[in-house]
Amino acid sequence: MPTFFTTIYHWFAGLFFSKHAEISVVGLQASGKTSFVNVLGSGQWSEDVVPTVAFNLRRVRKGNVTLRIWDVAGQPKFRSMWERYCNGVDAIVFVVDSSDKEKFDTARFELHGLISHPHLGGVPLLVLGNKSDVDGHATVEELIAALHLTKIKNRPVSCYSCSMRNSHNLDIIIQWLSERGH
Ligand SMILES: Nc1nc2c(ncn2[C@@H]2O[C@H](COP(=O)(O)OP(=O)(O)OP(=O)(O)O)[C@@H](O)[C@H]2O)c(=O)[nH]1
Ligand SMILES: [Mg+2]
Repeated sequence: MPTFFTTIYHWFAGLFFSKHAEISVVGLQASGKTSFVNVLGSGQWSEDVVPTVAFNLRRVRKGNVTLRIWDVAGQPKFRSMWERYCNGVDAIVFVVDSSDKEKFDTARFELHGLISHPHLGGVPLLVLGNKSDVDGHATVEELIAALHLTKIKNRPVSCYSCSMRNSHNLDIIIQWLSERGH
């Protein structure tokens, strides 16, 4: 059981050593952005997630890093908002439904359109191939090829396969996000 002094110590340590990162989560509708933010924030997985209207802002603490996460809607009418919510962030997370290969061309078009904005140059990009629990999902190599990720030269790019349903690769994603803290 923590003593009074260890509690005070952790409180002080949190004050002086805490870091912050601002993250924007974008991607086509139903790729699993809100599920990702929910699982990250509270470990809560649900089949029934309401499609996001506009955006949600969520604050998530991981270790000594506080993440301010913009979960932006993915339906076509909301995609023009992505650029605004990516402005000034420490990282962009682009979520793809890796089991829905018919949407890869649209995902590539939207991703490259977004990162072509000059003021977003240099912002680290994390591409998540979500729904790896679904049979026939694309591998990381297939996603890298389909989304032309090797053509992106003006920023660090990472790509992981993951599943919000079974938390596959959640630990390395949290690690990646925490490293954006400053
Ligand atoms: N099988 C499986 N289903 C998932 C996974 N992640 C999300 N889903 C499901 O996919 C559907 C859409 O998830 P959301 O999190 O609402 O997707 P979104 O990207 O936020 O969608 P918008 O808000 O409309 O842009 C929901 O039915 C989720 O339960 C996953 O890892 N595996
Ligand atoms: Mg959503």
